[in-house]
Amino acid sequence: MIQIKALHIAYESSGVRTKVLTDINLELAAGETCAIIGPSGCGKSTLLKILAGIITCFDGTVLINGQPVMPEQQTIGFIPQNYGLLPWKNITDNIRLGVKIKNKNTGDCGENLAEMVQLLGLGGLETRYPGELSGGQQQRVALARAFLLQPDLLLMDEPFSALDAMTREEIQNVFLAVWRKYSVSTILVTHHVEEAVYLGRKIVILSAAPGTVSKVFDNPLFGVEDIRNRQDFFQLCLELRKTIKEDWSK
Ligand SMILES: Nc1ncnc2c1ncn2[C@@H]1O[C@H](COP(=O)(O)OP(=O)(O)OP(=O)(O)O)[C@@H](O)[C@H]1O
Repeated sequence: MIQIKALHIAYESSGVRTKVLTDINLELAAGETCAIIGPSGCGKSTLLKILAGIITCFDGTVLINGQPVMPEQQTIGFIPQNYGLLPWKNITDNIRLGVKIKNKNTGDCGENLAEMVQLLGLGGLETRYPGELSGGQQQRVALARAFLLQPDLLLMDEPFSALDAMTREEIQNVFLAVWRKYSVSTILVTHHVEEAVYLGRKIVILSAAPGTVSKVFDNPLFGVEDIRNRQDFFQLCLELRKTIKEDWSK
């Protein structure tokens, strides 16, 4: 379970202190997905960096399975916007990099790695380098690396934003298929309402800066078969868009 209580953070730059997130309260049950939508600059990436243990200077409480964020003791997967692949390592080495760093071992993940390669449709690409892959394939590699870690928490910062619409849908399906298999607690930041409704069991709307939680929806359509072709999917997206417009224009 992920618990965020009374989280506040401000950045100081040139002697000026600017509030970025204020009084964030949020809970995510183990194995759930949560999509976060918020206007540019409201602190979404900052929130992910706090959950990843990259930013440690904040007020409030952030707990992963009852413990404060401690990346050495917990396993936290983080997929940045640019996928975070190392261009000089081939696909196999990129996929096992996370496990190698985490376990400080040789990263020999044997069967698990082979299974992940198959699950993510990367068979035949193992010896290529990231620069020899399409954006969608690179995203699959980033997902394979994150899921191979079997993290306590997976964080994704606008993971599919650089992909064209069709590839994005395809990778979203791949993500859900792998997520179903491993049930990893996942928080993703997105600017796309449809993506939030497709991938988030919980949908959180943050207000304009300083960001705070303005609404939390339990998504009734999460995981529903053929959701994208349903009338109620369009209806929910419309309602969310309306709520967001009203909220962000306050
Ligand atoms: N290291 C830093 N020092 C000072 N200010 C920062 C720092 N990092 C981010 N900020 C500021 O904090 C605010 C929130 O940034 P953040 O990247 O978390 O927003 P965001 O919601 O992810 O934005 P976007 O949707 O545009 O990616 C912004 O105004 C940004 O300029």
